[in-house]
Amino acid sequence: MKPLKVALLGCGTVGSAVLRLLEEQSDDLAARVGRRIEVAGIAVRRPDHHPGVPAALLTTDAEALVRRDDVDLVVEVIGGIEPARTLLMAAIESGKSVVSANKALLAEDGVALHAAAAKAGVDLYYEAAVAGAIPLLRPLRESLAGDQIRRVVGIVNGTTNYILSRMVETGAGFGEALAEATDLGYAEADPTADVDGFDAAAKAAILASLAFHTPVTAADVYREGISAVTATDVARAAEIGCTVKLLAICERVSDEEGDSVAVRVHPAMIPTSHPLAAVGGAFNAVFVEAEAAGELMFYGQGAGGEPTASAVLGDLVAVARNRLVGAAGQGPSGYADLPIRPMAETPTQYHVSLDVADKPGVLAAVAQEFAHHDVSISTVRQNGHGDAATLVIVTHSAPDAALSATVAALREMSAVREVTSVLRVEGLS
Ligand SMILES: NC(=O)C1=CN([C@@H]2O[C@H](COP(=O)(O)OP(=O)(O)OC[C@H]3O[C@@H](n4cnc5c(N)ncnc54)[C@H](O)[C@@H]3O)[C@@H](O)[C@H]2O)C=CC1
Ligand SMILES: N[C@@H](CC=O)C(=O)O
Ligand code: NA
Repeated sequence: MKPLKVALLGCGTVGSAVLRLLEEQSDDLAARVGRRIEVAGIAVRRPDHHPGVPAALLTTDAEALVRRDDVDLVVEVIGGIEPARTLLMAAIESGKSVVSANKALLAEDGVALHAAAAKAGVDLYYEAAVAGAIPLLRPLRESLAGDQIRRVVGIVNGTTNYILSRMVETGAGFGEALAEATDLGYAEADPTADVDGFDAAAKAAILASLAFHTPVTAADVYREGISAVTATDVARAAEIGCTVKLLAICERVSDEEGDSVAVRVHPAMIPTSHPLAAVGGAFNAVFVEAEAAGELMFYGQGAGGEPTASAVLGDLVAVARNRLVGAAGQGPSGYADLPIRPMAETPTQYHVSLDVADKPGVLAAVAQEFAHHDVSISTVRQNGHGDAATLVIVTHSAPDAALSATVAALREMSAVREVTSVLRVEGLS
């Protein structure tokens, strides 16, 4: 029987792991698929940088490779928008099913790519694009397709979770921890995508699209990264029994104005008793809250060559099986077109720490500023006296715009020497 031929686009951290596992597990994969899977060619930028790879397989002409008649399936692990988009479109239009790990592209152009795949009758699978090895997209798209998902919240970026874990656990500096994450193969080619939250925002957009059956792009996601998280934030979090995590939060909001979707990525203090607080290193974890199913938690390795390659190969087996029966799997059902709720209107909770003058009336004046913005205070604590006096305030939930306006006003108060820490809080009752 003729083998199924795969074009591999990119041979970096993930691509080289995919290639290795394809070789090591070729007999098992053949048994599971019902046909051998062989690599037809590997598109790379610099053939001389891949000494262990058979030279005959290497090419710098990725587009010619995807269009070759003997290629049945395409695996894209180049990353970025272009040339990945052009290559995926070329593959789809020439009738080839595609497996990709490219969240940046799927979060920007997923609708067009899915439309092209549906038109061509081929598969577009990308389990590796969100939360690495963790089976998450297929459960959302298939297993939970009969339920109503209300909320998806999790840690979806391994690099920033690794950095925050190292800062909290060992006091490592930001730069040192980022260098380690890069060496371990967790970071994006440009690690600012991780640090500034772009990678998590792309993943959040993909999760929200699948969970709520509505198109959401990365541009719809409110985004803050971890570069502004300070040692003071980490210390203040510990004082109230919390730790700091970069969270992706996708919510379907139903109110008198109808249904909408709120999607945000930002650092937050979460209680150390919260299951997400225990997620360390490059691990990811995602909670899904569905009406009938209740709470589900998905946990595992969110980054790294081999874990990501596991998800790529799982997709490859699925699309290969579909190809052999002459069918394409069901794509996402994006039938709803829900508006995006602006971050300003999204209810959040803040932790604010202030250095203040320790004199009569200061606490009242600070409390007055919160009241003026219609923000209710949950707890207030004073640490120290005199020049060392610090006020630590945790609010109740309020529209994010009211909370940020309160902080801006506090910064202008003469009694407030410095606003030393401001972070949102999640999961604190
Ligand atoms: N590293 C990880 O832990 C994970 C990565 N991903 C995604 O997987 C994809 C690949 O990531 P990595 O392997 O980490 O990146 P990488 O930077 O290690 O590898 C990408 C490879 O593609 C090559 N390349 C770039 N442009 C090319 C072109 N025009 N033609 C041929 N080759 C080209 C680069 O030279 C490089 O070797 C990205 O979309 C990334 O977001 C997804 C989940 C986890
Ligand atoms: N850079 C990403 C890789 C996986 O998606 C991360 O750190 O999570
Ligand atoms: Na995954």
